[in-house]
Amino acid sequence: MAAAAAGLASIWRLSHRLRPLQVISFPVLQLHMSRIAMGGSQKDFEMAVNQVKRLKNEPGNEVKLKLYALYKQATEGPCNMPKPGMFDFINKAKWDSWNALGNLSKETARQNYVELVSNLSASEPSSPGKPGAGRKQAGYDTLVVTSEDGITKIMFNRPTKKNALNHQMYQELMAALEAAGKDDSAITVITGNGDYYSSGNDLNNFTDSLQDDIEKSAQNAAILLRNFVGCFIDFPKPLIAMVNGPAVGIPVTLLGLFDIIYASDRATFHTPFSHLGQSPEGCSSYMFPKIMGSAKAAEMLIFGKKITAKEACAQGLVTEVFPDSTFQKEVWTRLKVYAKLPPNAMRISKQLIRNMEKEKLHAINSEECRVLQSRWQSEECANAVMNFLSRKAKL
Ligand SMILES: CCCC/C=C/CC(=O)SCCNC(=O)CCNC(=O)[C@H](O)C(C)(C)COP(=O)(O)OP(=O)(O)OC[C@H]1O[C@@H](n2cnc3c(N)ncnc32)[C@H](O)[C@@H]1OP(=O)(O)O
Repeated sequence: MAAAAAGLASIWRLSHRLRPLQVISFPVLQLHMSRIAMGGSQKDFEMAVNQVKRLKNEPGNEVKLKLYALYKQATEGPCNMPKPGMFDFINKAKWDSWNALGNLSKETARQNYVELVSNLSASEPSSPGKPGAGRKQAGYDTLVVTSEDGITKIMFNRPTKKNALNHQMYQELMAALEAAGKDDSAITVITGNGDYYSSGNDLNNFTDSLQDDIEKSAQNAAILLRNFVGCFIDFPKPLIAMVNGPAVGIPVTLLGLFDIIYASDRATFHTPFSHLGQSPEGCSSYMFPKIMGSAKAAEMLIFGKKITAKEACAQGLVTEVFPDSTFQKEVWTRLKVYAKLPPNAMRISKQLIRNMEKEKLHAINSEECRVLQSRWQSEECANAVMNFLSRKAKL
């Protein structure tokens, strides 16, 4: 995990140790970006290097490696580093990427770098004036939170990353749940934007947050997770999951703490903890056996069996499955009717159902986090994460 501590995040930092940002007005920048799309002078290159630091969309490790390699080739020429050892995953990935450029000239590398940055800038979101933006609650980058018809909807909004939960998303979800618990809506709905409900914990969290002190990082992550799951245990109103597509990891385990789960028939439910060298969280070590029986829960939580929406419904994890083509229409129609029921009665009924076990659930949550804290420091976990980040393995 020492290699992970250095982190793929460091590719980013190492490749961009550069001069302070130049201030460029937007029209000048636009003009500039159309110019740099065509050329690759030293000045264009320097501006592109600065532009990279302003990108709002995280480009992903593959693109970061490409940027790193082109930057090194443009500034130093062909790869001149000794090849890192096979277990030095991060430096090996960087070396491979740079070395793959062979004898590409500095000038062509500069030009390719400029073009790549130009393409990345072109796909950045143009923030103001999007339709429907007026109803969006402010203050969230990784979520879209809206309130209407007595329903607060919290939507995971990192579709290009399959709605993986990065640190910011954990924080924003806690804030959104805190606010939804107190607002005047009757029910709260969580769903995902794009083809996935959510692919679970963002595995880059492991490299982004790890400083030199891995024990401290694991401890901080355990505190974050305990607080995060605690918000679901304590949520005071009916909480509904609209599982619009595949779900992996923590968004699945949390479902035991929801009151209703509606799923599209495209949804799948996957908790590959053993594959990742990890262990269950979200109170699933207690709720899943309780909901589906210990044998079915073991298949999911120990052996990582992926189940379909239909199977999840048969096992009691999902309330009802809808054809994907009518999922949104049917579910929202139904929820709008539910949201008109007397809100206090619904809240009190939910609390009657859940409160008896709250204390127990908090204890289970603490224990799961304690175990995970140690799992995150294991070699099994480090290898699984590095395999994903270095593109050697997906689920
Ligand atoms: C601090 C609290 C910790 C709580 C712990 C929770 C435990 C868990 O949640 S365990 C579950 C962790 N999740 C995974 O292991 C999923 C990893 N992702 C995948 O295996 C695949 O991405 C996929 C099967 C979900 C989808 O594969 P597909 O081929 O359709 O798409 P991709 O090209 O792989 O993904 C697009 C894009 O999204 C990035 N991405 C997807 N999932 C994650 C993730 N969990 N973490 C980080 N990044 C993820 C993927 O890298 C791609 O990014 P780029 O376009 O930049 O390459």
